[in-house]
Amino acid sequence: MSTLAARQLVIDIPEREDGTPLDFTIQPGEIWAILGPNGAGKTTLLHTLAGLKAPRKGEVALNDQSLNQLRRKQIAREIAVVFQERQDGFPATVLETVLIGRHPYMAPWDVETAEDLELARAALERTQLSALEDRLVSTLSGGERQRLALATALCQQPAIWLADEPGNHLDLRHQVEAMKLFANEADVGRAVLLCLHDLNLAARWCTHILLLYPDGRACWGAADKMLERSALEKLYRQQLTETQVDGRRYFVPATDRIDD
Ligand SMILES: Nc1ncnc2c1ncn2[C@@H]1O[C@H](COP(=O)(O)OP(=O)(O)OP(=O)(O)O)[C@@H](O)[C@H]1O
Repeated sequence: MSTLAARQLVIDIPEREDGTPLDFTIQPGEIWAILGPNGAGKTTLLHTLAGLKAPRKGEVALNDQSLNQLRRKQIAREIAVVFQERQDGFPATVLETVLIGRHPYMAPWDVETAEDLELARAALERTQLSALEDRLVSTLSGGERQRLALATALCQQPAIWLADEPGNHLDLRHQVEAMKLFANEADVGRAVLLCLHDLNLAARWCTHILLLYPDGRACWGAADKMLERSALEKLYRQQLTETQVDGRRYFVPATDRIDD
């Protein structure tokens, strides 16, 4: 069980005012969504929380310890990052790729154990990729690659998930499967933070929401309080229609845009 905290954190976006210093803790069992328009800084925030990008001010703490004091391998045993885009390195199969998730637990010249293989195969099964384990990654479809990224993170057995647009390239069913995977992870005490463009996935699955504005202002809190139509309309500068299905709120874009 681990926590990840932003402490008076200002992310470093060139030529932008500091905005609102971010101060929150993601607890085990919580699923946070970062929502905001293109360019608001969602990816920059996710990379900063992962320790991959230095903040302008403040710090990120993993279990109350500043990320600056931790070695990358220690961080990688706790935090998995699913990137928005990825490039093929050298030619590798699906199984070889998912096994990369075990690297934080291995010494440089170690080979994977039978247990590592078992974890890798379980991750492939959970992302419906078992049949593709011998395929070269370069031959996969966009959605299959996205599921492979989720499988690799799963194989890492992280306490904290940071995933940037995890629904990218996924069809509707696989989007739901991915959100169920995060919900299962949260149920067993993992903490999850997702950058999302889909308000309805956030409304359906997330416990907490952080709204990030392009000028650096931000607010955050429990999902039911943050998902207010007027606040979301201001965030996206887009009119929304709110509806309810099975007692849950959903948002659909109306035809009008909110002009400056
Ligand atoms: N190296 C850089 N130099 C200048 N500006 C940068 C640099 N890196 C990022 N930015 C800018 O920082 C802002 C935030 O980018 P970021 O990718 O974090 O946004 P985002 O909210 O994830 O956007 P999207 O929804 O389009 O993925 C953007 O305006 C981007 O152009």
